[in-house]
Amino acid sequence: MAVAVAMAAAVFPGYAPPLPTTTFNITPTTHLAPFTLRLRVRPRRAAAAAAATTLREVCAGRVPDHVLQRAEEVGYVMPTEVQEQSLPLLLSGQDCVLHAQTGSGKTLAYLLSVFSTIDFNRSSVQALVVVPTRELGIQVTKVARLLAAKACTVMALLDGGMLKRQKSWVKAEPPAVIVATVPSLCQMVERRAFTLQSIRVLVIDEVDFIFGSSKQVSSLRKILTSYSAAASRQTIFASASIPQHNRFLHDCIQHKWTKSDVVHVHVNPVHPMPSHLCHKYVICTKKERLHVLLSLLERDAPKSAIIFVAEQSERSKKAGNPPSTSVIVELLRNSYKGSLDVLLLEEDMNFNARAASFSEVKGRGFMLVSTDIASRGFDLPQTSHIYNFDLPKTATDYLHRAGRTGREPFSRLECSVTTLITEDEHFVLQRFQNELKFHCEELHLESMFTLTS
Ligand SMILES: Nc1ncnc2c1ncn2[C@@H]1O[C@H](COP(=O)(O)OP(=O)(O)OP(=O)(O)O)[C@@H](O)[C@H]1O
Repeated sequence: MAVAVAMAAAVFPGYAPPLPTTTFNITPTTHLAPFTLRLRVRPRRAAAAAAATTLREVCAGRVPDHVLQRAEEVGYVMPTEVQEQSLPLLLSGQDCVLHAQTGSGKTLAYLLSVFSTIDFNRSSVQALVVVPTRELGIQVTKVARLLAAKACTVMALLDGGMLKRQKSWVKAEPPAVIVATVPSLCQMVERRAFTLQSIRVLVIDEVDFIFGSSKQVSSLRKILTSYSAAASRQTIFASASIPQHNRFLHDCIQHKWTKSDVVHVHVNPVHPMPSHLCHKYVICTKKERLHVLLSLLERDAPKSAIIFVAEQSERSKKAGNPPSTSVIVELLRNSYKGSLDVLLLEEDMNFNARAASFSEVKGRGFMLVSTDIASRGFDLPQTSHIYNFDLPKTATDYLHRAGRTGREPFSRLECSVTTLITEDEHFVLQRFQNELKFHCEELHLESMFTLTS
């Protein structure tokens, strides 16, 4: 190609090689049919422009200066890809579905939109962020408070919280921003602690997960359509996985969850899995798994790790078996020779124990043994290794578990995800690879034991 270009330039002075073509598949959210757009892009200029655009520039004139200052102090200086693509839309008040890889920075994108919309001098509930779990709620509240500093109040209404006390606080001094789980929020609205009529921004984080939960879906619909109206607010949905997203966008408009010009911001549509994760698997029998896990931990010496375990089945509970989570924690506490703290997190724990585990995890190097409760939204950037002690149920579950590592947007450090499977489960893992378009390399048991012995 280079030779051809040189020859053409010699024969035709002023000749410039054609620009490379980039193809965008556009799915309009209104009545137009999907179409393909081919654009010729000047790569060098585009890259230079991207490199020069700071978060401050992307948000200029829309996000209050004190919020941007706080963002910079925390270390948010350059926008991530999803922030660069979505912020111009979000900050113009557009309803958006943020659909981008795990760890890509969706939280900051929607929180900046929240802070660009609320009136810091008004004492009323103006923004609501709905999350699926208490732990994710604690995390989002923390980032929101960091950005708000003391300019407005951010309240967390989370399962297991002190709702009675919070009810009187909300009435006495309404917070500008509320971060809530669905049941707590509905309880407060139904007890008339506040109304959602005046909210100006509604964010639903991990939206596919909440819609997928039979317990929460009817309450979520009420939040979207009965307690407040799409026409009077900005609505933002976020997730790394939105299965059948065209159908979802159609439903958004049809059911009036959003306005009809909602935009789907889909970053990396072809590769939903972050590319810097290294995937491995080991085939072993169920009996060998504990031993294999221990060997892997000794061999990998993770900085911090999460070991994902399936929830205990009702049958196993009835048979009086201990849950695998406790068995693993006990094994690690007795036999693991590394210096990491071994912690447990699962649904059945009471909220105080869950809160204790979660706050301990934040500080030091840890080995967290958890069910899928930690697989959505958990942001522990020091996690270098993920172990699937049990194969996740679906490709989406695999994606979210894997996404608990490799969460530093501008770092390309390789982080690993290792899955323990039986011979029979091999085809399921293969299906996940095909669906999510990643490659998983086999680790042979013999080679592992030779290395560790
Ligand atoms: N502009 C930025 N500069 C530096 N770090 C950033 C920036 N934006 C976000 N981060 C950091 O990236 C990490 C991941 O961000 P975040 O939790 O928002 O990801 P996410 O897209 O919501 O992921 P998930 O889908 O897994 O919930 C966080 O540790 C966050 O502090």
